[in-house]
Amino acid sequence: MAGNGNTDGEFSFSAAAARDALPRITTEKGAKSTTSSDVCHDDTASRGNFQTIDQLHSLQKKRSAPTTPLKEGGGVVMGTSGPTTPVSGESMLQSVSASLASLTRETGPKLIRGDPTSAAKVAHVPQTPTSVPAADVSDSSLKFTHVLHNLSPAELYEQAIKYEKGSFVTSTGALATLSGAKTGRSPKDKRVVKDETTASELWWGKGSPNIEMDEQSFLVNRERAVDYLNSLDKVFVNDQYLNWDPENRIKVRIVSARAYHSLFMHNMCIRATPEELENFGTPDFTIYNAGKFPCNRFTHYMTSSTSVDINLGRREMVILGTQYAGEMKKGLFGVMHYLMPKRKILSLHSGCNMGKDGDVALFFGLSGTGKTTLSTDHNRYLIGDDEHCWSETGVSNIEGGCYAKCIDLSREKEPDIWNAIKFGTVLENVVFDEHTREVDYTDKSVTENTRAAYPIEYIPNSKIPCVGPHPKNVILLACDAFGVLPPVSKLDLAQTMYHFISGYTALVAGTEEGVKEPKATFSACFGAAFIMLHPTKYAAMLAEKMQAQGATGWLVNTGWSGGSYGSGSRIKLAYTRKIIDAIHSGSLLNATYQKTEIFGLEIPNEVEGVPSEILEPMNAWEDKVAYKDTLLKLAGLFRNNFETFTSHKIGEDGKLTEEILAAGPNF
Ligand SMILES: Nc1ncnc2c1ncn2[C@@H]1O[C@H](COP(=O)(O)OP(=O)(O)O)[C@@H](O)[C@H]1O
Ligand SMILES: C=C(OP(=O)(O)O)C(=O)O
Ligand SMILES: [Ca+2]
Ligand SMILES: [Mn+2]
Repeated sequence: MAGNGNTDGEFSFSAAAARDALPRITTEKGAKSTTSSDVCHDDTASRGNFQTIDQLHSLQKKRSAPTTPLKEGGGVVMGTSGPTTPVSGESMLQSVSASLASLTRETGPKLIRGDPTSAAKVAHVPQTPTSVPAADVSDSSLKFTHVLHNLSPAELYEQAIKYEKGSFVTSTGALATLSGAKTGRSPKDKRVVKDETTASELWWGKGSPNIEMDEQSFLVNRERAVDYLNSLDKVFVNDQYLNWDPENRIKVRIVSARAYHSLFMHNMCIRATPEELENFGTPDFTIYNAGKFPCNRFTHYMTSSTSVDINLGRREMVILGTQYAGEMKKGLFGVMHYLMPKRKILSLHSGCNMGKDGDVALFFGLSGTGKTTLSTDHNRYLIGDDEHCWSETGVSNIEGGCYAKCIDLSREKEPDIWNAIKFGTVLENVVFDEHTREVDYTDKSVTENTRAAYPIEYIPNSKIPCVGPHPKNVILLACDAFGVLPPVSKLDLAQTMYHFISGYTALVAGTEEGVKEPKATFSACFGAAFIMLHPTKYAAMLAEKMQAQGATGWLVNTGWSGGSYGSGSRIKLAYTRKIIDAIHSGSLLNATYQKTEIFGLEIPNEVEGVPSEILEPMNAWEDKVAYKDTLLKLAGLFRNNFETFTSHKIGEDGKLTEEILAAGPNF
């Protein structure tokens, strides 16, 4: 409150105010504390228009833009008889009612805008006589479901904190949440509907992430999710966009049970302006996220209580039995991997940034290899950290936010990500001090996969709109826990394709359970879990685009050096950044190179700011015999993995295919 010395002249305490007398308040315009009279002025004149405490409270919340929810007087009921009160937002309720309609009963649910706890609003909802025959009347058709449509982050915070156990505000203002039993994705529980179209279009069988389900089983799961959502007092609905390329933008609707999920998608998808929302219309794709509500093991194709089901024909996705929010964003990514190639646009599991001079780099890599960390670069514009499209005109981010791993996050090493963890950011599964609410980023008690989801504009040098010209550098990231791949090598086109199709990394899982062997993972296109078509389809498009644009491929090992996990150590992030800097600046392109044995990789003799002795991995190993054994072991794993792809042609002529096969390890 204003005290002595307030020079605004609005309120001031009398300078003469003594301890034995209450300070006098003056509201005279321009009154100076030193010159104010000793008369106590009543402030009735400047008071707002309220006579009671309730009226005062009603003033606290200002009416917002037409599309903002939780508007007073929005008591519209949607159901069997349609809307009764024509107000703005009516078409939204109609549209959501259609989304949530049961496929086995005649009616859509009765929907009301707003929070069920604001009793007054519910009481004033006009009752609508139902036109459904008496036999069809059920308890579910009598109840209302409140729709919390595109709530703001502040409203979602309040919902989460009031109603979702495990929701807290951290010391920097982020919303800490728990994702429940699942703290990562469940790829084994992913199902894709196999119908006439998808049977021939998609990649099925060995190595494919697409495990089939039939339409009927999908509908059973869909109904299960819809019934669960309609049984709740309230559901959250997000209407948003995917893809910053305006010509290839996709409208998505996410229906979920938790404020945490709604805020997560608010951050991760592209946020619509009020005008866009007004004319949103029918979504192109809808997610029904029933979260903790499980699937039914008696349903055909179900092998656990979790199911993530994609139906491309119906343009729908159903989530049952997992609350891990990443399922939603990565599920939609899968959809883009189907829709975009149909339009001759390549979808990429990569980060992307751009230099001051407009040079664009892509960062491919499996989870935990550094896409988010390295694309977030203080000296470059961030286009996106995880999902992109490469079209005839250049690159575009699919998302509106970033999803950073935050285990061992430090302010010094990753200042931009650190500073993005503030009000509005969802912090998943982190541990914090119960009193100060300060997060301990080293704590793995809940999971190693702690995450922060924030809107991309929380990164100061993000490029909005998130689009850029054609890439100049294509960087393949591999976290090689065997420690035999060079920190950086320059690839020719065939090698780039070989490593893109292989999609290698070797993270060490469960480090807390003692020393474990590194485990090689091969995931085609550095994202097999999300691709829909055969990997060679994406690879052919990448080859064609890289060739046309003259882009250079690079392989960067963000993993171990001087030995495998256990004896060597992870390459310092600072060194990897120097390597990436040299790629961006063009200086590495002009360095002198030597070729490694077995993998035939071109490695530079020097990189500014990086000790030269680590550039050739063998030099960094003390035990040269162990190095050679490990190198051969990894080469064997690469060769075995690639066998599935040897019979597939890439591009028009078979020539590149042969070159790609020859670009693998030679021993
Ligand atoms: N040399 C390095 N290069 C990149 N990341 C590193 C390196 N050393 C350690 N890290 C850590 O590895 C993790 C990479 O994760 P992230 O960037 O989120 O991967 P992705 O986005 O590909 O899933 C981060 O926690 C980062 O701090
Ligand atoms: C969210 C994910 O992405 P990434 O680890 O690649 O950042 C994921 O794979 O679930
Ligand atoms: Ca990431
Ligand atoms: Mn990713």
